[in-house]
Amino acid sequence: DIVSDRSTLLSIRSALRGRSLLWNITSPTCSWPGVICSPDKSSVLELHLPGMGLSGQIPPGLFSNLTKLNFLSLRYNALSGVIPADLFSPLKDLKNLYLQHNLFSGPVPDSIFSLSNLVRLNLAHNNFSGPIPSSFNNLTGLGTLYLQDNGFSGQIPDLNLPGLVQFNVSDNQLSGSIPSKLSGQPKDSFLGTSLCGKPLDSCDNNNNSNGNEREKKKKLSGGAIAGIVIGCVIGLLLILLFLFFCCCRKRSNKETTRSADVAGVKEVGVEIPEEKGVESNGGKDGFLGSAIAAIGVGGGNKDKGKAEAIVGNGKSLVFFGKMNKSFDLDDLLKASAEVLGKGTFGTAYKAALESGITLVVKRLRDVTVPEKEFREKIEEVGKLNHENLVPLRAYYYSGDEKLLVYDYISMGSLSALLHGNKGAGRTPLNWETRAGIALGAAHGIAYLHAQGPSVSHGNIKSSNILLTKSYEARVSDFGLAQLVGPSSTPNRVAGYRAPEVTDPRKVSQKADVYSFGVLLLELLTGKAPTHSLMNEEGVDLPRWVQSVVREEWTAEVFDLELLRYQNVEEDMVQLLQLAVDCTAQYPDRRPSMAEVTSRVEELCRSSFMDSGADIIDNAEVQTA
Ligand SMILES: Nc1ncnc2c1ncn2[C@@H]1O[C@H](COP(=O)(O)OP(=O)(O)OP(=O)(O)O)[C@@H](O)[C@H]1O
Repeated sequence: DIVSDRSTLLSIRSALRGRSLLWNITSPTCSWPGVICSPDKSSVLELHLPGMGLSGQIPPGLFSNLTKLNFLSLRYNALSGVIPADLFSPLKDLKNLYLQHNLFSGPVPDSIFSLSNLVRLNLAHNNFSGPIPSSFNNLTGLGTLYLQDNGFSGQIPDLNLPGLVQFNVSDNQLSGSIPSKLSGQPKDSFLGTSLCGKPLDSCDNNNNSNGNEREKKKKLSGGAIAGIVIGCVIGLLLILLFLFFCCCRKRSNKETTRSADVAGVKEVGVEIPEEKGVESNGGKDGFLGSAIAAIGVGGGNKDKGKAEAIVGNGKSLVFFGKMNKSFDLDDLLKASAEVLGKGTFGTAYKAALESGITLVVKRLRDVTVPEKEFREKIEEVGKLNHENLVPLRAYYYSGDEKLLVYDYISMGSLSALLHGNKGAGRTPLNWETRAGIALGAAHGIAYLHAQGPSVSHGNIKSSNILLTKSYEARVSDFGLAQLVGPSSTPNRVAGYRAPEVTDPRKVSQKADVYSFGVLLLELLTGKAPTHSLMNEEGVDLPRWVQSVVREEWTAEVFDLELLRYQNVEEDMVQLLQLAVDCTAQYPDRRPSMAEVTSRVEELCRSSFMDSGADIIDNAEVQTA
C-alpha cells in the first residue's frame, strides 16, 4: 500500500544522494516529482529519476515494498558498484527498466531474470562485465535489450526472444559468431566488438583475412625498409626542387614590380582580412562579389568581371518598405562575406558592409518561376511587416543571379542553440526562454496566416527561427517555398513535414501548424526531429512523443535541462498537449495558428506570473 511504498521511497531518498532529496515530506507521496501512482493513489506504479545526480551504491532490498512498480528509470545518474543480486526480485510487475548511463559494474544481477513481464531493458553505457547470461531467455516478452558500451566478454549466447525488436551489444569485448536469430539486427548493434557472421563479415573471411594479413606483415617487413629509404631520397629531391623554384619566382617578381613602378602604375585595393568560412575565389579575399562570382564562373580574373557585370548591367537592388537606401549593390558586393550555411533555397552569406551595417544575403538557386511571377511573389513577401518576422530588405533579379537581402539576426538559429554546442560552458535554455520563443514564433506564423487563407510559410523548422540578443524569435524564409523547384528540398525538412504534404511548394496552413507542433516538441524534448529516425524507438518525433504520453510516462519526454526547473511541470505538460494536438495526423483535427497562439499566450502568462521557475542549484539540494 501507499504507506509502505512511501517508507520505501524515503529509504531510497536517504540511501541515494541527489536531487530526489527535494521530495517534500509534508506533501502527499503521489505529488513527489518522478513518482506516479495508481489512479486511486493506493500504490506507486512508476518511479522516474533520470539525471537526478544520484550517486553511490544501491543497498540490498532497497525496492522491497514497491511491488506494484511497472516502470523504473534511474538513467543518466552516477550510481556505481555491483547491483545486489536480489534487488529487483520484489518488482514482479516491472515492464520497463532503464539503468543506462551509470557506473554500475559486475555481472547483470540475477533478479533481473525473474522479471517475467519485462519489455524494455536498457543497461547500456555502464561497466557491467562477465559473459552475457543465457538467462535472458527467461524474459520471453522482451522487446528491447540494450547492453552497448559495457565490459561484457565472451560469446553471445543463443538468444531465443521472439519479440525482440531492438538489440545492441556494440562496444563490448565480445567475440565469436553472432547467433543466427540475431542476424537480422542492424550492423551497428555489433560494432566495436570482435564478433563475426551476419550482419557483419562472415567468420571464414575473418579468419582468412587475419591469417593473410599476418603473412603479409611478415613478408613486407624487408620491402618496407627499402621503400622508406627510397621515399626519403625522393622527398629530399622534391624539397630541393621546390626551393629552387621559389628562388626563381621571387627574382622574377622583383623585376616585374620594378618595371610597373617605372611605368607609374599603382594598383588600388582594400585589404580585408580573410574570414573563416568565406567561399571566395581560391581564398584570396572575402568579398561577397568575389564569393558569388567564384561560384558562378569558377575563378581567376573572371571573378571581378562577373561582379562588375552584375552591377553594370543596368539592374539594381529593389528595396522594400521604409528601408532607406543606405547601400547599393556595389556596396553589397564589396562587403566582406562569410558563408552561414547552405539551405533549401541556396547559400546564405553574412555580409559586413564598409559602412558598418551587417546583412544576410541569400543567393537563390533553382528558381523555377518566370521573372514576372518571381517579382510579384517577392513583392508580396517584401510587404510583410511584423516584429516576429525577419524583414526582407531588398532583392536583386537577373537571369543568372537572384539575391535576397535580410537583416542579420545576431544570435543565430534556434536549431544551433538547442543542438549546437552541448559542451561545457553552454548556457542551458530555461523554460521561460523556450516558452517565449514558442510564443514569438507562433505570433509570426499566425500573422502570415492572417494575410489570407492561401498564405502559408511552407518551411517551418528550428533553423528558420532566428533569435535576437534578447532571445526574441524572428521567423525567416517565409514565401520562398513557392519560388524554387522541389528537387532542391533536402531531407532535413522531412522531420517537420505533415504527412499529407506531397509537393513542398504546396504547403497548407494546417501543414504549417503540424511543422510548428514538431518545433514545439523539439523545444520540449531537446531532440532534433531530423535525427529522430535514429532514436530508440526508430519513429519520428511526434509518434515517439505520442506513444510515450499514451503510456503515461510523460516525464520521460522532457529535455533533461528542463527538469532542473521547479513549478513549471504543469505548463510544460500543457505545451506538450498543444504540440500533440498540432501534430494530429488529419489536418482538420489540428488547431488553427490563431488558436495555437492564444493557447501559448495563456500558458506563458501563467508561467511568467509564477516566478518559481528558478534553477535548483546544488546548495539548495544539500540543504533541503
Ligand atoms: N537573417 C539571418 N540572420 C542570421 N542568421 C541567418 C539568417 N538567415 C539565415 N541564417 C542562418 O544561416 C544558415 C543558412 O540559412 P538558410 O536559411 O540558407 O538555410 P537553412 O535554414 O539551414 O535551411 P532552409 O533553406 O531550408 O531554410 C542557417 O544556420 C540560418 O540559421
